[in-house]
Formats: sequence, structure tokens, C-alpha cells
Amino acid sequence: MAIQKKNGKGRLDKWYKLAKEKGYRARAAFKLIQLNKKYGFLEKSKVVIDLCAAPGSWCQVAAETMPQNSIIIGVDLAPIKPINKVITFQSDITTEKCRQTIRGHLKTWKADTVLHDGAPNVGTAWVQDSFNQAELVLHSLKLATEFLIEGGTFVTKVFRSKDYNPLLWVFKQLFTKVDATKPPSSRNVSAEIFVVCRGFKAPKRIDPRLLDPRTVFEDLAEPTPNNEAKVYNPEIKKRKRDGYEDGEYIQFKEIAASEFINTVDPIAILGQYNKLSFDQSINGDVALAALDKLPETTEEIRNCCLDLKVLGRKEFKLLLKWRLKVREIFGFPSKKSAKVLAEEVAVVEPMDEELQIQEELQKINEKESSKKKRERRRENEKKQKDIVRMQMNMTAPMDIGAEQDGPRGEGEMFRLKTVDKTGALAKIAKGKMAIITDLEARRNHDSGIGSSGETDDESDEDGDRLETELDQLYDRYKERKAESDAKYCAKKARKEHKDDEWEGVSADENESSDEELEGFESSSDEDSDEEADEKPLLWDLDDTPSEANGLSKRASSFFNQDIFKGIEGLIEEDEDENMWEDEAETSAADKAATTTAEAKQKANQKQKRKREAEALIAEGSDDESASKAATKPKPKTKKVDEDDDWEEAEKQEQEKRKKDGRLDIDIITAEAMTLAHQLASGQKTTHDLIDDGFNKHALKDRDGLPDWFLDDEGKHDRAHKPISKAAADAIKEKLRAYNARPIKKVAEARARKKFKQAQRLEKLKKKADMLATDEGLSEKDKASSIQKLIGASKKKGKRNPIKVVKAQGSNRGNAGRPHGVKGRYKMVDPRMKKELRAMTRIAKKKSR
Ligand SMILES: C[S@@+](CC[C@H](N)C(=O)[O-])C[C@H]1O[C@@H](n2cnc3c(N)ncnc32)[C@H](O)[C@@H]1O
Repeated sequence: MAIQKKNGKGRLDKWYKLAKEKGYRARAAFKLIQLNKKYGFLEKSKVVIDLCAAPGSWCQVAAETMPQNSIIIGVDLAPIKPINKVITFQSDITTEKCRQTIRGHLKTWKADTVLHDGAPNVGTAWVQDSFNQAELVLHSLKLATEFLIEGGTFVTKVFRSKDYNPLLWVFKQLFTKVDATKPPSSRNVSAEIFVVCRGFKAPKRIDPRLLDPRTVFEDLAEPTPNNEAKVYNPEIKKRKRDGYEDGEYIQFKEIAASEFINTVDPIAILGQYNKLSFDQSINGDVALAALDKLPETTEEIRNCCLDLKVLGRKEFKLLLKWRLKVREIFGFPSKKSAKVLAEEVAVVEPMDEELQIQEELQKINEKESSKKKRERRRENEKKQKDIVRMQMNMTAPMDIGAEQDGPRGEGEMFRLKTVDKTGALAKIAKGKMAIITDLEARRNHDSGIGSSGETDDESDEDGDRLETELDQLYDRYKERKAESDAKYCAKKARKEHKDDEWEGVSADENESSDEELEGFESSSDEDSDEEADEKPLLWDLDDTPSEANGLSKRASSFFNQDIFKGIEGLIEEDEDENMWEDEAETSAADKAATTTAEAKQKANQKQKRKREAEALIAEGSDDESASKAATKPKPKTKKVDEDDDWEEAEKQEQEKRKKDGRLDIDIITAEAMTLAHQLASGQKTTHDLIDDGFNKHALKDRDGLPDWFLDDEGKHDRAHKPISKAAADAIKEKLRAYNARPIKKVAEARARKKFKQAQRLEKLKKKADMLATDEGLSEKDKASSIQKLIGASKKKGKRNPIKVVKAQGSNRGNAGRPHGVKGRYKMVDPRMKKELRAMTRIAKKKSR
């Protein structure tokens, strides 16, 4: 909106021109026209008094609008040129003479409307103007109360100033309806506003105080202004459209600088005044003179004092500092001295310096530790959440190590940190069984970590370590999860596990496995630290040394039996131990195939091993060695020979067992199942199996044959094992059961759903508890609120129904989501439906 100028030319706006056109004496005529248009008081009035009517435009409008033969009386300080049908006279409306003149004109009549558009001679000080205006309004109201008829209307102009509200209050005491409005013809720059008071109550007696300017405009104590805010955050000055700010009557305010020094509220001075003056009065101000001469009163200070309104934060601070200095020089009581005085009065023994330092240190420590605790708690909460999620995904919490080591090293004896140093942690995470001695732990304790003399800092360190360990475990858990993924597993197996079928049997493998356990094995000597370094954590009760030929202890003990005594070359030919790998046996011995993916992987490995076994057979096709080797136990078979070392066997058995104690064996091929059936039903014995091992395939000469040929042979020229129907059916059934299991995503989604339901329930419980304990609610309200809660939670749980979509048009043959369908859907094929119906019909007919 364009700002209207109040200068001469600005006044010559469209209302001015319009007034000229219409013959009104002033543009103010339109204000009355617009007010009357809104409230319609002139048409209903027979008698109107226009107070302050000169030059008379309102009288003109009234004469035009009011009914014929109406009485219009206009009065003003200034003379009013005669207007047809209007009585005008010159008088001051605040005087008794004016009142009497009006009475004289009206005789016994009463006025329906009293208009007042008076404005005192404005242009002096704003505050004076506004006050005079308000006073004039009150005078006009006084006249109105005298001449108005009951239910009559009083229209007055007021300025929006601090007197505005008291005036409104007075109006409301005397009239039933009071509306303040600003007609469009009133300039925006003007602070004037018009109040239309309708329904004069015409009380028999009016309290004179109600119309007395001294009581009506009596100053009320105002809340203390926030001068500090004013100084440091000076708000943007508003335009004075609605008049000047209350209390700010003079634009430029000046105060003696000595006052600033004296005052107890320097901020107030800085906020209210424009200038701190050093000018001396005629009588002379000693304080000001002294201040002027002080060296502290620098040129910069003087400049700052010149215009306070342009100062920034920095300058204000400078002035305040200067004030404090001067006050000190003048010997004013300062805060410091007050403090000293107070200290003198209340004699408090000063704290011992050392004690103070200690106290401070303690405080810092406490702060630090509470911060760390907070962080740890947060971290633990996060982990707890993860664990819950994992649990929902049917994962045991111990997989991430949460049970091994509780928070703050609860299970100190199971400290994983100590194990981790030997690399055993990884093995534990992989699920291998190992006995962890507390040797390492003790060693660490000796070295000070986690020792009994643990300080707070150390305990924090431990906490951090625990965190890192948990992190590591969690990472490993994730890795393991990834490993359980079939693709990942197969890929890794191809890369890493080339010969894992022979793990623990061949000399090399045995060595490597020993290497693996190196960190766990320990000797009985725990005295020296150096020795302890070499001591493995796993304690082997059988301390017989490994055979020099590289056989495992188990194998060695087997071949040490009397039955093998005297057989030459047995040990040397042990290299060919794997040659008697029977396909059926391998199948039966393929362990730990807990998932279909793993089963597939095992099948691949089995094929590979078979080929290798055949190659070995080809290499050493010596019957004798074959027969000897055939008698060797295959370490991974579930059968444990009676003569085996029981402890060793038990250990191996233990390895093969699942967590629930069941043997980790899976039969996944029809051949293996047939063989298992035959063994179980006694159709075959171990002897038969060995016997079956002697066949044309076992005794093939492959020397000098090219690889491609051997590969091909391995694929096609192999022994065909018999398959029984029952075994095939059993395998089929087994696979069906595997396939019937929900896929991982479905299981996860179900778990998620379950988790969310649990969360919702928890929330609901909490809310219900809160309601139940709310003392402000009656029992009935509580019950209904809880009922509502339950109802709302049920609603949320409702799922959208499944949408049935016909496989027609664009959706025909569409494998994915049909076009434009959101949410759950089911594709239906009308043709298939018909065919199904037809088939059932035919089947019914046939059955009759
Ligand atoms: C804005 S003019 C009124 C214009 C008028 N309503 C019209 O339409 O022509 C304000 C008038 O109030 C008058 N006035 C101010 N103080 C007065 C008083 N004490 N008694 C009578 N008139 C007064 C002034 O002389 C001035 O003419």
C-alpha cells in the first residue's frame, strides 16, 4: 500500500477531489457518509447535534440524509457559513454557554444523534494534541449525555493514544453498543479513529467522575519496561501511524552524564535517552564538572555519549565500564565493595586450597564419568534394540556376544578381550567349542588391566573395551548372517574350502587344525609368562604326542591296534587314506546341512570330493592298501568305532552336535537314504559296505590319462547306487518340507509384524496405566478413555482387504504387480476359473 503523504499535496487525494465535485465543504464529509452507510443512524434521526462542525461538511451530509424537517444544530469555535436547514452557531463546546445555547435551540426535544469531529489545534506536542483531543471527546460526551434521547447514537472521533482505552471504557458504561472503526476516507497516516456508540442507556444519574478528564485519564502504574532488552536488542521503530508510543512525548531526550553515573539503573538511561550531556547549567554542576575533567572520560566516551541511539553492544559496554570506574573514583558503593562488606559480616572460613582443588577435580571427574555413562547407556540401548530385532529374526542373542559378557564386565571370567588376543574369539564366534582358560585373563590382570585395584578411569576403560568388543561381535554377527546367505556361502566355499571334507584327518589338515587351536592349548606349566605365551588355552588331557607320520591321534590310536600289527607299509600308504571315500558314505556323512542352500553346497562339495577320491584311487590302486585303508574310520562319519579313543570320539561327537544336542547329520540324497534304510533295517552291514567298495570303479588305472578325460570319466563313469522307492519318497518329502518353510523375507516380515504388535501393546499399556493413575479423572471416565484407546488400537490393526484383479487386458500375462493396483492383490484368471468349474462338474458326473 502506498504511504499517503501528510503534506499539502498529499491531502489533495481522491476524497478531496470528490468533495469538491459534490460540493462538500470538506473531504471529512465522506467519513460521515461512510460511517452512516455502515451503521445507518442518520436516516433514523430527527434531531442531530454536530459538535465542532466547521466548516460544515458533516452538517451538509446530515441535511442531505436525514428526513425532511429534521433539526440539525452545528457548533464550532470557528464560524460556519450558513447551511440550508441547519442551525449553526459559534461557541466553545467545553463551555456552559455552548450547552445553554444548544438547550435554547432544542427546547424540550432530545437529540437522536450527537456527532463530534472536533480536533483541537494540533501541531504542538503530540501528547498535548492527543490529550486535548481525548478531553474534547469527554466534553462532547458530556453534552451528548445531556441531550441524547434514550437509545440515541453518539459518533465521535478519537485518537489512538493511551487515553483511548479509558474513553472506550466510559462509552461502554453509557451505551449498549460501542464500535470503533476507521472509514476508508480517513487517511492511514492519521491516528484518528471513529467510535460509534449506539443505544444510549440514558441513566437517571451519571457519576460525575465518569465524565471528568482527571479521573478518566488518571495514570495507572505501568509494568517496569525491560530497558536492558531495549539497549542490547533495540527493536525496529514502528511508524507512528497509530500515534506516538506511550510515554515518549519528546523525540529527543537528553540527560546529564552525571545522572548516568549516579543512577542505579544505567541500562534504563541508555535505553531511554538520546544523549548524555556534559553541558553545565548556569548554577554549575560540580559532579558534571569533575566528570568532564576525569582522564577516564576519553574522547571515545564523549563521542559515545553524543548519540546513544547509534551505539552498538560494544559501545554500551564501554559506557557501562566507564560508569563503574567513575563510580569507584567518586567512592560510590560498588557490587564488589558490597560483597566485601557482606563477607566481612558473614565470616566464612576460607576453604583449604588443596581441598578445593580436590573438590573441583572430583566434580570434573564426576561430570566426565556421568557423560561417559550416558553415552554408554545410549550405546547399550541401541544394541539392546538390535538384539531384540535379532531375536525376532529367530537369532540367539549369544550370537552377538551379549550373553558372554554383560555390561560393565559382569562376567569377568568370560572376558572376551583376553581371548581375542589369541585369536580365539573369532573361533568362538564361528561356533567352535573351546575351553578358555583364565590364564590370559590372569596375565592381563597382572599387567594391571582389570585388576582388583581398578580405578574409576580404568573401569571406564573397561567399559569402552566392552563397547568395542560388543561392536566387534556385532560386526562378526553380521558377517555370519551374510555367510548364511546361500550365494555368499557357495562363493566363499569355492574360494576357501577346497578340501574341507578331509579336515581333521590328513596330516596337513590335522596340523592346520592344531595350528588353529594353538591359541587354546596350554601346558600345565603356568609359572612363567613366556611359557604362558606359548601355552594354548585348550587343554588336551591326552598328552601323547602326534605321530611323526602325520596321522591324527585318533587315526594313530586306531592303527595302533593289535589287528594292524605286522602289516607293513601301512603308515606309508596312509597318504591314500581318502581313497576309500565311498559316495554313499560321503552322502551320509555330509553334516550340518541345516538349510537347503547349505545342502546344495554340500552336494557340490561332495561331487568334488568324489572326483578327488577317484583320482586318489587311480593313483594308488593297490588292492592291499585299498583294503587296509578301507578299514580306516572316516572321521566325519557318525559311527564311532568301539575301539576308538572314547574321549576323542566324544569330542568329535560334540563337534557334530547341534546346540540342542542332536547329531548334526543330514541325509540329502536318495542313494544315502537308501543306504541308511538298508543299514537301519539290517539289510546291509558295515562289512557289506566295505565289500561294495571293491568294484571296477575303485580299481581304474588312470595313469597318463589327460585331465579332460578324467573329468569326463568322473562325471559319467561312476558307480550307480541303488535307490529304493521308499528312500526316494522320503527325500522328496524332506525337500517338500524344506520348500514349505517360509522364505527369509517372509519370516522377517512376520517377525517384524510381531515386534510391532508387541511395541503397540506396550504403548497401550503405558497409556492405560497413565489414565488409570490420573487422579483428575473419575472411574467412569478412566474406563471409557481406556476403552477408546483399545478401540483405536484395534482400528489401526485392520488391514485392507485383498483386491481381486482379473488377468485381462493389460494385466494378461503380467508377472508383476498389475497396473494401478495398490496394496494387497490377487490375480484371477477367468478362463482358469471356468475350466476348474468344468472339471469339477465332469468329476461329479463321473462319480455318479
Ligand atoms: C476537523 S474539523 C471538523 C470538520 C467538520 N466535521 C466538517 O465536516 O467540516 C475540527 C473542528 O473542531 C473545532 N474545535 C476544536 N476545538 C473546539 C472547541 N473547543 N469547541 C468547538 N469547536 C472546536 C475546530 O475549530 C475545527 O473546526
